Amino acid sequence: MKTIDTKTYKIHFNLSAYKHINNYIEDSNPSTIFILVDQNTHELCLPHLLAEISTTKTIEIIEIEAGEINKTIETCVGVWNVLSELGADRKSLVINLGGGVITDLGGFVASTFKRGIAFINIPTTLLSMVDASVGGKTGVDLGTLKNQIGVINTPEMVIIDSTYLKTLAQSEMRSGLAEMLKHGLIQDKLYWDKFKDLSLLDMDNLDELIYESIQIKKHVVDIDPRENGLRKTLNYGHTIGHAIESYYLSHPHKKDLLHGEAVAIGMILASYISTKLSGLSEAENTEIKDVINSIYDYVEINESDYEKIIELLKYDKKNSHGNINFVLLTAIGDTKIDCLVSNELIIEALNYYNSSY
Ligand SMILES: O=C(O)C(=O)C[C@@H](O)[C@H](O)[C@H](O)COP(=O)(O)O
Repeated sequence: MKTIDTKTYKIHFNLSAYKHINNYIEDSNPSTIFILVDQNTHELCLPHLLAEISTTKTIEIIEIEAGEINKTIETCVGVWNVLSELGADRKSLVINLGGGVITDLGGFVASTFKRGIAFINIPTTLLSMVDASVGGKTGVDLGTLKNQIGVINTPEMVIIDSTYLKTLAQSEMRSGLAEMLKHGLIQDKLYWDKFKDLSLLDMDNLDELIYESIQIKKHVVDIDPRENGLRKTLNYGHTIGHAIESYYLSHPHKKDLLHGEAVAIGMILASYISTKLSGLSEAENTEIKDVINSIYDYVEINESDYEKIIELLKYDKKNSHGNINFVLLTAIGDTKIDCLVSNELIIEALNYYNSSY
């Protein structure tokens, strides 16, 4: 039985983890349990969870629409209203059962309802397991601008049960993989090396890879929970990645781009920029580009879109005093934060990405 102890809560792994929820419910005696789902996790994941939870307490199910486009304050208002109508009080418990949208939004809803009620995250996507559900970032998008509204607040516990991944689309698995690659790139070359040849990757070992990925994230967040320094490195590839993701969210006729797919492009761009500004070697840059390109489909970014994507960088949450602060690599496994990058170099990097296939 595996558990990771963060400074403020525990992350329990696999089927035996549910006993911790059951113990928690017995000890904390919540007035009502609310399980937040979307239509997918309602159908595919909730039956599994309900079979594992043993309680005589009332359980209410709240369903929201799936998809990043619904990670908005309007959806929160809907959930707050349902909580209120169903008589939720400060002793209620919210269990977030879903991907990053559910754990981000559900964590935010719980953290702000009546100034904060308890929540537990049960991530059902790879991305949410290795990244979104861990670390306490909760929140929603402002229109299509990523995660502009939110609070950092930790769950009571996180349950990682890879059984949920059996129903997950390959594109969603790839999306989560991007954050695992990122963890290797920013902290742990040996972990990155495991992904260098995907044909050698043992998917039977996925639980271990997830565990190691969460260990890396936990290590960073424990040192810098409020993102004053080291935690910024978890945003590697996200500065332009978020801008690209926002741009595609606001242009739904373009390709449907998942968060990890946008971050994968962002990591290629940031690595290229790292060769110019922070000493990443050409060889490591090529390695990063080749590994990422071997996993993700090429997404054409038109030259006519460059300016609008660059414009979106001004909403990045790492910005300060009018500066856009990039995270760059000095080598695989080592980073430099708060790097200023000219628009010309960003355009050069976008051209590099477009010609890299
Ligand atoms: O936990 C963090 O810190 C991260 O930056 C992890 C990111 O991978 C994650 O996508 C996060 O939700 C983005 O955070 P944001 O603060 O840039 O919105």
